Amino acid sequence: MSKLFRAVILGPPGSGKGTISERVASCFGLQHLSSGDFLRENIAAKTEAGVLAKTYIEKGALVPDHVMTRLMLPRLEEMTRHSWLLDGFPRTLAQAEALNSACELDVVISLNIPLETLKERLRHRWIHPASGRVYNMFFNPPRVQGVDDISGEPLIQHEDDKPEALVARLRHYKDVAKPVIDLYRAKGILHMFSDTETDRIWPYVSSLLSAKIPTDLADAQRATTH
Ligand SMILES: Nc1ncnc2c1ncn2[C@H]1C[C@H](O)[C@@H](COP(=O)(O)OP(=O)(O)OP(=O)(O)O)O1
Ligand SMILES: Nc1nc2c(ncn2[C@@H]2O[C@H](COP(=O)(O)OP(=O)(O)O)[C@@H](O)[C@H]2O)c(=O)[nH]1
Repeated sequence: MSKLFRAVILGPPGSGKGTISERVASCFGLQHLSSGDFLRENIAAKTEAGVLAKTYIEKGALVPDHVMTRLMLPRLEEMTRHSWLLDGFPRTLAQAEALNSACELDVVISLNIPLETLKERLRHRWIHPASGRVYNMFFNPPRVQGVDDISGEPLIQHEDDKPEALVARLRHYKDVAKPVIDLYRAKGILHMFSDTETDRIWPYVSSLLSAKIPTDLADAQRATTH
């Protein structure tokens, strides 16, 4: 079997990681692994890590590195037959170093989006909590305002997407992410994309991945995804 392809997407909250990851999953067949979604699944299933993580997330804090790595690395080890794109992990240098010792990454995509754009997007982000589906009142609004397209259930706004919490959250992200970005830059696998619109970034991400992922692998991954 051909080598698996392993990628990470980095970027502050609201930078479009989830949106771009979904496009990568459907166009290239990579499995989208979101740390936030995985944490929510563990919380719902009341696993040991989920119960622990919940106490931090409820306070709006990051989950400690040893809890995150104990949760994420076994999940990645399970992926012996499928290429993946990791979204939300690693978030700190310690997490990046733990990931490094577990596997070799092919590509790191880093989204560099102006602060004002992030604030504007997150102010209008609405979520369907049960599925993690994300809407934006302008960019991708639900068919009926305030209601999830598929389940018909109400949408909510994250407390920490509200303007008061937002600026501190974005500043904190920047401090924690810088050494992670520097590490991947030094390894020569970092690809940085800067723009205010996902639709303008996407063609560049798509051509990067087309160049990096062998066609037979992309076809094989798509065949096992659908
Ligand atoms: N790698 C990680 N390290 C520590 N905590 C994490 C990590 N990933 C997720 N968390 C925690 C803190 C987050 O507030 C919570 C939900 O994650 P996530 O869904 O990625 O939402 P988020 O609002 O922080 O980011 P985003 O807006 O980029 O999706 O889980
Ligand atoms: N206006 C606008 N909104 C966008 C764009 N790209 C993504 N969004 C919205 O911005 C919010 C954050 O995007 P998301 O993919 O969740 O980012 P993440 O936090 O990095 O995973 C969501 O409500 C998206 O629908 C864009 O180019 N323009």
